Amino acid sequence: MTTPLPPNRLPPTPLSPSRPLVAFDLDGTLVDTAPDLLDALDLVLSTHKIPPVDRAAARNMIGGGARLLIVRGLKSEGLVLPDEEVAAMTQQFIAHYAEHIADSSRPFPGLIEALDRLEAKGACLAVCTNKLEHLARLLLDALDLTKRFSVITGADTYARSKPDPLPLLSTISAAGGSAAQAIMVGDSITDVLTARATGVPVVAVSFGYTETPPHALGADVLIHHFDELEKAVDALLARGAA
Ligand SMILES: O=C(O)COP(=O)(O)O
Ligand SMILES: [Mg+2]
Repeated sequence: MTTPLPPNRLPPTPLSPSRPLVAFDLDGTLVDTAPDLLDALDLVLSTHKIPPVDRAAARNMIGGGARLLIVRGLKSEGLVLPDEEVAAMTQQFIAHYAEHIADSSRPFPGLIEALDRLEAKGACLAVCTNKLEHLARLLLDALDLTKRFSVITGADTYARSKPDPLPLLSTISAAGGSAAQAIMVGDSITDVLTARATGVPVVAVSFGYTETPPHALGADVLIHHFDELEKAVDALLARGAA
């Protein structure tokens, strides 16, 4: 059974067979969002009289969406709270975070130039994140990045979120692309598993948020700066075409 695409994304115009699609994760990949996300986490924890989590450790808890960030933050304090309480905390988190979406969040160095180079070679760009879609759009709007991406999908856009293949497959299809000509770029094991489940090659960035060391994520290529992205994309497309 296929999940219907939201009406504003139909019908996709197929990309020409030679036009690749690069789908990016958002938090820890396109944008360094940790300061604003962790401020929101600290606020929610402090409301419950729980001390803030260590920033360096908490950075690596990002990537599974707001609820999971809170669950991981609580766990690091040795706490497991009932679902209803976590749900209320998640709502408080989202409300605060939406108000502070880009207070300190900034694109990682070299991103804009890397997107320019991919666009210049005819690539279609998309975002496939585990952020809620409206928060992803709010952030990309605030950083003037929305226009760069043909499709932006979040944790709640489809019935399931990453690492299920559905959001990436649907993102590719909504952009009119094909898995054979698509590449995922991400920072966490969630992104690598998503790409593997979807059958697309994956580039990992080493500057994002991950509990697994970046070199151990199992990505096809690991990059340390966006200056290296174009070469990585070229190599993976050439490998696919061989
Ligand atoms: O944890 C999140 O907010 C989502 O993160 P992602 O953009 O890395 O999928
Ligand atoms: Mg990420």
